[in-house]
Amino acid sequence: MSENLTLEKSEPAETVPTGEKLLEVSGLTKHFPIYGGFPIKRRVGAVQAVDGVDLTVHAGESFGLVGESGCGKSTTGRLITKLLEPTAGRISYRGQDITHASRKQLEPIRSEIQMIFQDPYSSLNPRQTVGTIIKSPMEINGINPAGGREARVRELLEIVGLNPEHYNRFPHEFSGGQRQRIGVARALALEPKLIVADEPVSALDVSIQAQVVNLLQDVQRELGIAFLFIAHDLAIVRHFSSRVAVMYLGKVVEVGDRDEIYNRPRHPYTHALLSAVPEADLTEEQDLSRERIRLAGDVPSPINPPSGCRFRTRCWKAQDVCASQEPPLVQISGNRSGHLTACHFPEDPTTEAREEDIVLDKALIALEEDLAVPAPAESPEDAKAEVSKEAAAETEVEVTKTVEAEATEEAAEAAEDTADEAETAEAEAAEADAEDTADAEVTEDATDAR
Ligand SMILES: Nc1ncnc2c1ncn2[C@@H]1O[C@H](COP(=O)(O)OP(=O)(O)OP(=O)(O)O)[C@@H](O)[C@H]1O
Repeated sequence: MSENLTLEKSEPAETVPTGEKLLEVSGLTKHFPIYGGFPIKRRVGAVQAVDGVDLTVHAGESFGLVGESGCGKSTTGRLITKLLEPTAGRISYRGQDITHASRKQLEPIRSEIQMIFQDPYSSLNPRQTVGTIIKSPMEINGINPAGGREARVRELLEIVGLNPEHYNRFPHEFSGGQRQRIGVARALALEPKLIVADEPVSALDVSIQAQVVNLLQDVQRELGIAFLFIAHDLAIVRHFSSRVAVMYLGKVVEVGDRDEIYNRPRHPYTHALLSAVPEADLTEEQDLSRERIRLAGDVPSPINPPSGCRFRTRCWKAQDVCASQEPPLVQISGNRSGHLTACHFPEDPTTEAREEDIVLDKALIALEEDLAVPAPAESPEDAKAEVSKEAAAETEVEVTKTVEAEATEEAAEAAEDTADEAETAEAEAAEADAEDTADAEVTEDATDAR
């Protein structure tokens, strides 16, 4: 998406955050239990979604949390906003321990921590008007702004770039980008001090993403709200956040201010993530010399993560010690103040190009090796067994195809039934999308002109 972003110019990152410590998280852990067995279900394991995360967000700061899908970013966000109960660790908000705070104990600070969700389609109640959606946090928290709640809602709609006259409209009458603006207005209704934004633009059309990021940035700067900005897109985090933490398989592997992380990454995983980010302003020559690391293969299962360093199974520098000792997240030699890295064999503090590509996919290497070695001659028995295996596989494929064909027929019938209903809703959404896209083009033109 990065190539299509038309983001407003970002200001230089603050090296040392100046605000008070708003949120302090230490050793934060969430293990989701897995139950199995019959007839009596027992706990047979756990998904180690978040495992000992430490991070600090200062007042008014924008802090980015990045990593591949499944590394525990959303779970961290949900733990901080108290939508989930942690298995271990400590969450402190403005010096107050809220790790296991009850509903009643949380009441005074509930309004100060808000969340913006990834999917603007499912996060808004389709049966409520925009006015009701934005007003309800004020009602629940007994907040009565001067001038009344309705006036405040209209004001908020204006702040997020929506027409206050749309107060009585329903979510389906808005495009994705507009719905996310409604989500932002709802989060702002309680004048929060900290907003956890969980992938707030990844579900949006590319042409709309930049507008919503710019809106969030304006909100962050003008209203002085701290953000924990969760994303897998490093280009957006770079633009939005002054400090960044990189997560891998439930752990923070590197944290530091934006320029340190992007210009002097030390953890091999950060290098790999950055090598996948397209840079809009690179010349062709620079682009060719740029480091390319193909981080192939999937993140290992969080049910049984690798011992020691969790990245070692995909790391080109891994040695025996990486399997036996977990590297601590510390300021290693060569790092500036506040730049912490968890690695036994960190990269040099430079992002210069490597000599060759690094392929981390062991399965691919094994396949290439297999192809290079000529296959041993088959005995007649083996050949027969192979033929019957193939025949069995073919029968299985046939069965699957028949089931698939039946399922497709059924799906087609169902689709016909719903098509009429969907057509009306789609036409309305398309109209709204067209409005948004037009806005995006105007922004791009304006930027070009500048
Ligand atoms: N309620 C749950 N029960 C069991 N496992 C869960 C639950 N919620 C999340 N997980 C698992 O925890 C791990 C981390 O999930 P999480 O959603 O936090 O990752 P993420 O980095 O936000 O990924 P994504 O960007 O895809 O949402 C994943 O393996 C996920 O399957």
